[in-house]
Amino acid sequence: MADNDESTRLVAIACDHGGFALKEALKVALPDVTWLDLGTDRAESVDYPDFANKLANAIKGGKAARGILICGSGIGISIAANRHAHIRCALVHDVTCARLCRQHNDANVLALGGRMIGEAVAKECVEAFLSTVFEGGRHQKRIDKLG
Ligand SMILES: O=C(CO)[C@H](O)[C@H](O)[C@H](O)COP(=O)(O)O
Repeated sequence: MADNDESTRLVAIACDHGGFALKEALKVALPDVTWLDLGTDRAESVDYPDFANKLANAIKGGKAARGILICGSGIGISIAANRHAHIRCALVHDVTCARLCRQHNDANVLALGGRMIGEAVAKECVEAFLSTVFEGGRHQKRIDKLG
């Protein structure tokens, strides 16, 4: 992974039961990332807002600068994360959007659908998310308008 400093290598990750298998697979597939795993730690049914909130609070508290959230589709957990003003969470299904959400949107959280994409694509998305730099300029002006 290019362009990583210590803060982008420490990544919070959380999921519901629909994202549990992919969370575990990503931790194995990306051993050079220091993972702050906030659960869930089993495949039994849980509620995605609890884990989105946990991750948002960890970022607010400075425990990690970036986060990965996974539920079945990625939809519920991204909605929950984006209710926090300090979170810009992007739900992506391909590496182009994973790159764009950093270049244009300075996303600090990536959401994935554990029932939507395979492990190889998810790994590529996470690598792009962690290694791509925000372009600033006209994009910063737009982010400032998000409030
Ligand atoms: O929020 C979601 C859908 O928009 C997530 O995919 C959840 O993981 C999903 O709703 C969980 O569904 P389940 O039937 O309770 O497993």
